[in-house]
Amino acid sequence: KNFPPGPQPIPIFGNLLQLNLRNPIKDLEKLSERYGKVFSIYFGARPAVVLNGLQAMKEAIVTQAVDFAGRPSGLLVSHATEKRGVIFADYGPSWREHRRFALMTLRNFGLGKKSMEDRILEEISYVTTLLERSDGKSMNPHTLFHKAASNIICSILFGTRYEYDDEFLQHIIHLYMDNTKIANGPWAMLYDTLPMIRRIPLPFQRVFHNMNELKRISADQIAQHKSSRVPGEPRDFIDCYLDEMEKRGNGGSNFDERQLIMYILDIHVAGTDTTSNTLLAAFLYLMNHPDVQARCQQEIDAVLGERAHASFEDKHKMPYVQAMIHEVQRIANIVPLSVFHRTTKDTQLMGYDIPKDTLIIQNLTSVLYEESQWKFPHDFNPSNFLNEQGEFVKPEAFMPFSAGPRMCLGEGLARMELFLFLVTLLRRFQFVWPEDAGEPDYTPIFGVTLTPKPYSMGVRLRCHQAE
Ligand code: HEM
Repeated sequence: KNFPPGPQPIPIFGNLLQLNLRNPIKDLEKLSERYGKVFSIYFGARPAVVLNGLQAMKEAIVTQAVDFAGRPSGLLVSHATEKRGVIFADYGPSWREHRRFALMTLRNFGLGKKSMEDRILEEISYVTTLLERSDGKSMNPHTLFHKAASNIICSILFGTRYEYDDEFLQHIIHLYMDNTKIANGPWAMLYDTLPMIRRIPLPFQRVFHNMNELKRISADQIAQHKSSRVPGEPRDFIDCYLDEMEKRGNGGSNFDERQLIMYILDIHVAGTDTTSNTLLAAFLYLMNHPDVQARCQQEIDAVLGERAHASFEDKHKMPYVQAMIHEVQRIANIVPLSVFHRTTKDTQLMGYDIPKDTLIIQNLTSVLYEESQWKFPHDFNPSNFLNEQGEFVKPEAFMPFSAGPRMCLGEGLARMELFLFLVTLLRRFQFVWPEDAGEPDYTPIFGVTLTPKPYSMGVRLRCHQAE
């Protein structure tokens, strides 16, 4: 009663057959036009409420934050993660303490002697060296950016980066990618909708197999850290966590090794595809908007002069580059439906009643492209983030990291990575769309994260910049 309206579900499948599971974004847009900013759909027998547009989004996840801050149970992802760590952890003390710990630790100087900025710049230097070898040629940046983003996370978690052809790095990337592929595909949807098939040996069982291997790798890393650490002198995230465990003692603390194992996997999975897909989208748009690329390069050259490298603080002097990066994030819409939420109690939203434990889907796409919120909602145009005086401004509808208490906890790290990568690479190279590449295809591959289709990138060393 008084539940948000939506299309009529059918037995067993709910509304599943009415959605294009390869990419439901357009269908959700049409349903919102028909049923309003807050509407319902059914995954099998499970009801879900979809939030569309800035007003509904803010009212739910910011104003009524606690009511909407849960995570769903009984899905493939919640079973695979056992609801430990932070991403799929229930709203409660353990989630809150773990989240606070990561926010503190990921701050620039939280990880011991080597700052976050140093770790990122170190990785960028390897990417630069590889790109220099492609001078005058074209290359596919897909795996390079993925490995670089993964390596930054390895450096933060384990204190080590790996060569790009290192077997360990390739192995963990393969495991994460395989799981992401299944979690994004129809097998996960069937697992979530039809509980009776869960024990059958279908491809979704691979997720649990891969998870066991990833947990074994994390446990190994923890064991190695325990034997080489100096308490109070952390080298990385694992050391910081072990220090925190010691500080808290054994008396009922929420911090333990099983949580740490899952936390390591959480940070890796959340921090890799997101960053590398945003970089891929950035270069796709920059190559095809050479005017935007040139204007960024002008600003970067003017601010950095002869300096050896950029620092994150330079962002304050680069309003146009800032606007370009935010515009890339807006148009690339990397996490289009956020991570699913759940209501923690019976609540109300925009006049509707929503019971406790209802699945909540944040259609972030509908905010990032909302026509009433943006000067140029459907074009790639950094002016969306510039005022009349050419100063950088961030509209409220910019929420690629979501908002409210569950908002992305890696935002600071992601923004630092994107800024340092883009500034360093645009300073050193010009990127050109190869003549034989045809028209660019901006339509991404749908998943929990949107991935730009593979493309080729022309690389030219710029000669007039400081060595
Ligand atoms: C461009 C890069 C990124 C984007 C667009 C992004 C976006 C998001 C979004 C939309 C959510 C869901 C928020 C919600 O449920 O309301 C999220 C959650 C999360 N992100 Fe990110 N993210 C990015 C990078 C990162 C990085 C680098 C890390 C690594 C530390 C990270 C760690 C997390 C974690 C741990 C959560 C779960 C937070 C919670 O449940 O409390 N993310 N992210």
